[in-house]
Amino acid sequence: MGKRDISDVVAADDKSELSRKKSKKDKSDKSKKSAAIDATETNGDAQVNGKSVDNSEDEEKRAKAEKKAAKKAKKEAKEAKKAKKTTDADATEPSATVVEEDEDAAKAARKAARKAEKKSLKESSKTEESVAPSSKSTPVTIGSYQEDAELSQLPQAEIDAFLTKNVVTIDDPKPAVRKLRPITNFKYLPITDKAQRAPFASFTTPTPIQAATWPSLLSGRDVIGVAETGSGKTLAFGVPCIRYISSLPQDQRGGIKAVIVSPTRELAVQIHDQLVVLAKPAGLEVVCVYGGVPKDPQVYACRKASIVVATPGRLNDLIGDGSADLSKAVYVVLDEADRMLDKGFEEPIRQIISCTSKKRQTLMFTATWPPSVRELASTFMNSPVKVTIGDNASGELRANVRIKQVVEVIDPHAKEQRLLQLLKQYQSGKDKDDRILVFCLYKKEAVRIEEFIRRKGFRVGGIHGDLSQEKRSASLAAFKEGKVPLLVATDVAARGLDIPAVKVVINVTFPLTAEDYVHRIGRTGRAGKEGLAITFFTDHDKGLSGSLINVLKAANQPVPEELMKFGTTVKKKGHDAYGAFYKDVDTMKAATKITFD
Ligand SMILES: Nc1ncnc2c1ncn2[C@@H]1O[C@H](COP(=O)(O)OP(=O)(O)OP(=O)(O)O)[C@@H](O)[C@H]1O
Repeated sequence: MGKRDISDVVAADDKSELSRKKSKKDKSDKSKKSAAIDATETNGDAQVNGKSVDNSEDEEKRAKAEKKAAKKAKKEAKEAKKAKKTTDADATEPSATVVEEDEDAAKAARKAARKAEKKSLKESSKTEESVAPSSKSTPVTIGSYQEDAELSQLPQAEIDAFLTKNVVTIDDPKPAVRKLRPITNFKYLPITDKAQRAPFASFTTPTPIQAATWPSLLSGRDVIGVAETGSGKTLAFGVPCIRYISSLPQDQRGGIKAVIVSPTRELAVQIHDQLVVLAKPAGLEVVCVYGGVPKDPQVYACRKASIVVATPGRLNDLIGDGSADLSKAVYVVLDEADRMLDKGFEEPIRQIISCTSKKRQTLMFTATWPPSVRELASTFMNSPVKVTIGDNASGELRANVRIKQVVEVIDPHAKEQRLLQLLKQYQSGKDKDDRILVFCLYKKEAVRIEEFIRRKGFRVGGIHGDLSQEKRSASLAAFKEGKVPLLVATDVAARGLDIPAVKVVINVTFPLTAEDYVHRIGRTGRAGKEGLAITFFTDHDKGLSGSLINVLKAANQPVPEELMKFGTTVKKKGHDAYGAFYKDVDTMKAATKITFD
């Protein structure tokens, strides 16, 4: 019988596997019970090993050995009794020698029984080691990561329940002899320093993507992490990053050890800010490198930094002029990985990765993992462990299911009036400060919509590529702080941005791909909260109706009749409204039209 461990459950991405396990467990329970009955019936002294071993073969072996020991003891006692009887018949008075012989025989019988029992225990514990432990295990060590002893002692059922409840799939091309358990509680993290643990104080438990990726990351493996928008992927790659660098001896800490690449400046800043909270208590410096601002402060900061968070363009600039040396970078993360591997970014990413250490650990995190980028990803990685959260093992496109998605099929000319109605509905009276994020497809369209909204008396800001970085940052800050409750954006704000309490996302124009749609609406409903996304869909967008319908169906959202009329097939199609601006888009691919930095 093979090991029964996390890998079994992880591989169990279908119900039949789970039901097989259940019947295996039932059988084992039955066998345990019968072993106990056998042992008690044969010899009252014979005990079933108190350890709970969820393995029927084991139980059978043990019960057999116990039976054999009890039989042997009984036989020896019988012989001793017989010997006593013979002696009694020979002498009317029991001599001291006879009593002694009788006692010796009984003693021998007891000794034999004990010996046999010990042997059986030894055998069963040996089997327990080689056959996977189900209720208790010894901690596993891989590289410098040692699983927490308390985590190893958790009943397997608890681990199984976590993996099943959160629909965790771990696909490991190099499975270990005994799989590492997900880090289901912050206390199981191998971080002893109080200050370094402090950032977790505001959270109850690690999110599923954190729990499931940390063991592989802490043991040095390459990882692809796919989990819905707003599910805590930043800390998933951030915590092992800080842990790795801070555990290095002082004399090996010099230079840039980790590089995190992001598609937009705003996202790079956000990742930087989150990492600083983790890095500061560990005495590590993090620098943020992105375009549209002066280089010099970044060049200076790179000299002292252990971690660089960057957009590809500016990072390649700094590598080119010798300001950023990545030769010692062994921890490389592509956040929004599918976007980073997409056409616009592929070459700059290739250049960056080629400058990092050959011994690097490469990580890719994303909420959408289209087939078009998977092959390319594998060229940068070494036998990556793929962790997927959600009913999405094959990496199909999935929106966060806590977001209510409403699609309104409308006439393109009716968009502005409908937008106005929605703003009045969701941002009036006591709700006047609620945050609403409005997405447009093109910069000029964003400017027009922003002006339209402002004219109608709303407090509104804008963010798109035609604005200076200073203005982009100011708009985002005002929106985040709640000073300006409405933000009109292009897809520059679609990915990664973690803005607290965005109540509604309104898509005035549908994006170029269904992936972008999933990311856009993912700005609401974050960190376990509910959200609402309202999308205008017109005849011009009909090429994407099939992909959108799939996303709606997968998240159990209603599909309007009018949308069905546009067709359900996922196909390449031109964009009627934008003509030459619109490329033929394979709807399974991430956007190639919009480049951010
Ligand atoms: N363990 C946790 N418990 C509760 N909240 C958490 C936890 N870890 C992170 N968060 C919070 O969840 C929010 C979303 O996290 P994050 O921005 O990392 O999501 P993401 O998965 O990267 O999203 P996206 O796919 O949109 O980039 C953040 O506000 C973060 O502080």
